[in-house]
Amino acid sequence: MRYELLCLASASAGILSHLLYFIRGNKAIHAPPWILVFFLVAECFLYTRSIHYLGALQGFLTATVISLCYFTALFTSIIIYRIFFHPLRHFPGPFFAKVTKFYSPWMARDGKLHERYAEFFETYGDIVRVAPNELIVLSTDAQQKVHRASSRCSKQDTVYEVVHYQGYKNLETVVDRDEHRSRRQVWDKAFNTKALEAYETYAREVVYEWLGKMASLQGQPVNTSLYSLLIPFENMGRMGFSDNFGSIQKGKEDPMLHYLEVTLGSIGKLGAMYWPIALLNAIGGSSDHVAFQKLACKMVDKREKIMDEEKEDILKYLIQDYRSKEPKAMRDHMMIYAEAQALMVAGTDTIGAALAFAFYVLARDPQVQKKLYAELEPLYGRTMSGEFANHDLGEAEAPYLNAIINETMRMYNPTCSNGPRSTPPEGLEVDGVFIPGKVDVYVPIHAMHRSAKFFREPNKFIPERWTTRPELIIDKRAYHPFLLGPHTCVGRRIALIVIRLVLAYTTWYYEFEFAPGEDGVAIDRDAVNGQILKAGKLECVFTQRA
Ligand code: HEM
Repeated sequence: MRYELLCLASASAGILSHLLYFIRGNKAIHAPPWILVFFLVAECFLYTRSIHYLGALQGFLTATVISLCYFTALFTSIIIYRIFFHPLRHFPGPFFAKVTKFYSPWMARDGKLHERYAEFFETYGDIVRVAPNELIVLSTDAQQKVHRASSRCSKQDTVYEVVHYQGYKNLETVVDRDEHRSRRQVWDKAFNTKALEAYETYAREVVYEWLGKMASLQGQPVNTSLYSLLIPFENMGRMGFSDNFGSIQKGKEDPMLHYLEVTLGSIGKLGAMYWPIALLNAIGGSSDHVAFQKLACKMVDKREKIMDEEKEDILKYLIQDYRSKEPKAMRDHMMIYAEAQALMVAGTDTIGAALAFAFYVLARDPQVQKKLYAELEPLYGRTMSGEFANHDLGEAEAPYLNAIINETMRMYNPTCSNGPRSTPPEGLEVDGVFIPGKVDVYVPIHAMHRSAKFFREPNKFIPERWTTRPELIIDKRAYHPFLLGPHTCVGRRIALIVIRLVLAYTTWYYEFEFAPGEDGVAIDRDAVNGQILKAGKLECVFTQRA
């Protein structure tokens, strides 16, 4: 066949493969490796065929041009379809976001994807197309319809498909509803009343380590963002694995925290573009990710060796289920490894971000500290002599403390651009607007929390909006720091226990302020959203109360 005809046939094949294959369903995981294999095979085939007639160099060039015709036609067809014919074509959004998912890593490049989403709502309205098949929605109606228990939206065909440990999913990434339900039962059991009492004791133990550290650093600048991370890390060691890392005493990041940050950061930087994650998994993962997985597995192995039923921790419940005659969920030992990784990821950085920003809002305003101290006075020693108890720090007993926590998590939510859900095949109606089926939808927490649609003066820290000034909240349903529905945060209660105790004890024993030279700008400016928000640096000086 003549050269021109071959090019034409190749281009036609490109268009046909789009219309017959790529256009149907989500091909984000399988298509890239296929395209690569196809290219190499086609190139080799054409090359061996043309080398005979044209010689090595000319044969190679001819083969390349013919195969490029295929890809140029394929991608041109995809782009034209996405702009003019895609079911989401009428939704507004940045032009390049409609054309290619490669726009997502660009949006997420500086770790400010959550802020960019909030800006998009200002520019484009309440529903914005942020990728060829993705929408972000600013609406309490969407929040309910996407996340509530009866929702037909699912995690299938989304980024969750590629997050696993050697093929084993964890509670958060499992996409099958029934599988999720049975795992959730095991996890929920790990947060029963008796277990929570034990976890509170661990949390208090960690608080005392933190108080001890502060006593040794009196008058010196303390890297408060770092310690805000070490506190939940230590807590997770005890509550998750009955282990003690000693990181607060050392005063520096444990390697585990480093691996955690790099692993999460690289996913965050991709802006939920997930075929590179699938590809990386297929070739064994990045060295940091593998190191993180190994450490988490080692912690499981260590816990299993000393399997002590008396010791309350989350692993105890997962292992118990695995060792039972008829496991509810943990049918394979690998599942425990996968869950242990989820535990480290979900339970450390989240509390870390909440604490860092809580210290920030307290340190910058002595009046807030003073008011909190006054509230704490009658609560100190109320149930336990010489101690604070979570029981006495609830919303009814300590409204101002909880208002500070709520307001901090409203403004600086740790999971600020939470995960997507795929709409059911029949589509979904949100605020009277029809969203087609099989579309990835996000209801981004940060943008919801900072929207003037739901909160008056949304960018101002006003804890009183949760107490004496309720008029500053237009729609309370928009506040969902732990999400809602079947995937609501399983660690919500322990997260609140840790945050309450840390803030109560610290404020009780110490007055704190920005360290000399600290202007309080970096914590927010340099905060990076790598799936979970990581606060920028903040240095404070802590002075023991007289
Ligand atoms: C301030 C602290 C925390 C915040 C703001 C937070 C927030 C969230 C959010 C928003 C989700 C839903 C994510 C999604 O599906 O898009 C979630 C899920 C989850 N969280 Fe948390 N979390 C916190 C602390 C914790 C802690 C301490 C643990 C562990 C003990 C934990 C374990 C989990 C797990 C395992 C899930 C998956 C639940 C499921 O899919 O059923 N979280 N969290």
